[in-house]
Amino acid sequence: MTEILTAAQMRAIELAAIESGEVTGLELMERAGRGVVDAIFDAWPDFKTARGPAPEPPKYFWQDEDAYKAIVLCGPGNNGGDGFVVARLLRDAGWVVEVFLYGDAGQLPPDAKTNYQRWSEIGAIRAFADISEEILNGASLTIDAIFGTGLTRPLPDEIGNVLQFVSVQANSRSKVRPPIVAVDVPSGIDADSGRPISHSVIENDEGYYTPALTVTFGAAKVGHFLDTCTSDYSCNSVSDRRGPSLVVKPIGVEHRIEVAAGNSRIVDLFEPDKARHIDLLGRSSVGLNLLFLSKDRGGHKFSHGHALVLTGGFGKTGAARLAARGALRVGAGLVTLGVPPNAQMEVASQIAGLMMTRVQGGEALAETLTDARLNAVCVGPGFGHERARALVPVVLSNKRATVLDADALSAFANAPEELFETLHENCILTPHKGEFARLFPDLANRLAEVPTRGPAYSKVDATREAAARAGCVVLFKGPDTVIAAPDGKCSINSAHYERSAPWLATAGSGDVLAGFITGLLARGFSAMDAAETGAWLHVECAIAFGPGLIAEDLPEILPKVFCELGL
Ligand SMILES: NC(=O)C1=CN([C@@H]2O[C@H](COP(=O)(O)OP(=O)(O)OC[C@H]3O[C@@H](n4cnc5c(N)ncnc54)[C@H](O)[C@@H]3O)[C@@H](O)[C@H]2O)[C@@H](O)CC1
Ligand SMILES: Nc1ncnc2c1ncn2[C@@H]1O[C@H](COP(=O)(O)OP(=O)(O)O)[C@@H](O)[C@H]1O
Ligand SMILES: [K+]
Repeated sequence: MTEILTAAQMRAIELAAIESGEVTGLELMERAGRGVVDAIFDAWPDFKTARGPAPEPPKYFWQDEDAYKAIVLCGPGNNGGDGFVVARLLRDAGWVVEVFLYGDAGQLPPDAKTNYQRWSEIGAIRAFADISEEILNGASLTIDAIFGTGLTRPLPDEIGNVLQFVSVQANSRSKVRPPIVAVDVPSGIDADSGRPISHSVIENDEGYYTPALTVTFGAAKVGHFLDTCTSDYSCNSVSDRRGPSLVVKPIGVEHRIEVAAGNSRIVDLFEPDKARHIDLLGRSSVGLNLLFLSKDRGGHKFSHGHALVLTGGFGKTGAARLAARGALRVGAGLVTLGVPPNAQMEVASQIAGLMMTRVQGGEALAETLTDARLNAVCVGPGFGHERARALVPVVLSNKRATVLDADALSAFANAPEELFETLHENCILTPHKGEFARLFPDLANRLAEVPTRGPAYSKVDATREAAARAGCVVLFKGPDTVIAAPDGKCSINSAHYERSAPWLATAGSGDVLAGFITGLLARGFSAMDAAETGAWLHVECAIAFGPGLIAEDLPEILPKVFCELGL
């Protein structure tokens, strides 16, 4: 897992590094600017072959029109300071650079002012009011260094209009489109929640302003993986095929991030109410207990657990069968489908490797659960509300490790408290957005409000509150799946940037996820570990399969994923 930081945490780390004397703010800014330029050249190698270092005027040996041109948009804080560094370094690399400043140069913070002055000695700085369509159109790149982690309020129209123009231009399929590179965070987006503080201004037909490349420093920010910060865009650039990229550039404070993350005594570096960490389940599986996915050589099927997946009635068993297949593939020793009599024929003809038992009502279920070897239960996929209202309490009173999905959640929309009272710490709720809103309407409403101030209420905040209220792990699905435990432990399973998995948006993929998690519970994973590992594997399966994925493919590609993990 990788540490991701809130804006307040990043500020505290940076401040501690400066106060200790190990680095100056100016040096950090230089490293940040250098990181942006390096990332640009990595993303677009052609840009690197500008025509050598800029010669001193007036002896240009190439015409300006042959050189690459960057528009650098600088804001009134240190993000703008980074922009001046980027402008200088691009110019050193032979680019023509036009710099625009929003705000009063006299009010810039000290390091930004120093870099403003350095740039002033070699280039012009104009006001945002001078930006025209013609200027923006002629660029190879637009650098957005307007606001970073310091954004606190809605964008002024002057900025919003420019961003709207460059984003519409970058999203347009019919024009020459200079890609946008965001310094640290796309301006207008809150670094903690990934949500736009200025909602209306930068909205356009094709979504929010999404840069081709975002370059951030030290560690990614939480908001990079949430909400609109991760929305897709189309751009006729190198990034076209691979979607938007996020690059984290080291600036020499990484050891502090590691120490702060790993040592609770240093946690007061972070704001007290933000002290709890958020982990990122990203491309690397570091930190996940994947070793436990191996099966010990001497084991037998019962030593890997026995999962019970309850199905709905006739014609409604497909979802539970998908979940059961997922549980089996992820390594549960045995998986039994609990089927009402009217669906027995349907299920019997369509399962291989799975077992079946008859479960009509609460009594039959209680009887089934007297078998202590059934150590994990999945309830909800294709289940029906009535059956859920009758059977969920029985499942929960038997205190098995339990995944509640789909109808097992929606059935309690009118009485969520009734459900919460019976949940226990070995439960996992796996709602998508609609199911989340049914169980936690107040939290969903808060999340739906347009934020007018930063830091904004985020999906991380909502999921943590939900887990605390429910008293169990909550896995809030989406491209930005957030998993939280009642004690505040939290992670984001990212399906973005190099890990994007849009083909997961297919009917039944959530059922397979519920099955993966149930299988892991059966194998003895704790609720949080099972949720994190299951969600991580789910995205890995989608990536391994690629386009054309349907839910049935997910369990079947799991052996390949396991194989690549070296199990
Ligand atoms: N934290 C770090 O480790 C580093 C930070 N650096 C840069 O510094 C940035 C943070 O700098 P700052 O804290 O100065 O913040 P910003 O540069 O993001 O912006 C803060 C300034 O903008 C104003 N402001 C905020 N929202 C506004 C709005 N909607 N309209 C008008 N004005 C608004 C604030 O009052 C303040 O003056 C980072 O994003 C990063 O780019 C880098 O220079 C080096 C390392
Ligand atoms: N665009 C996307 N990118 C990555 N994962 C996605 C995307 N859309 C949905 N998912 C994932 O796919 C699954 C869909 O689950 P769910 O909404 O319950 O669908 P269903 O009920 O059809 O199974 C969830 O795990 C969700 O996180
Ligand atoms: K920015």
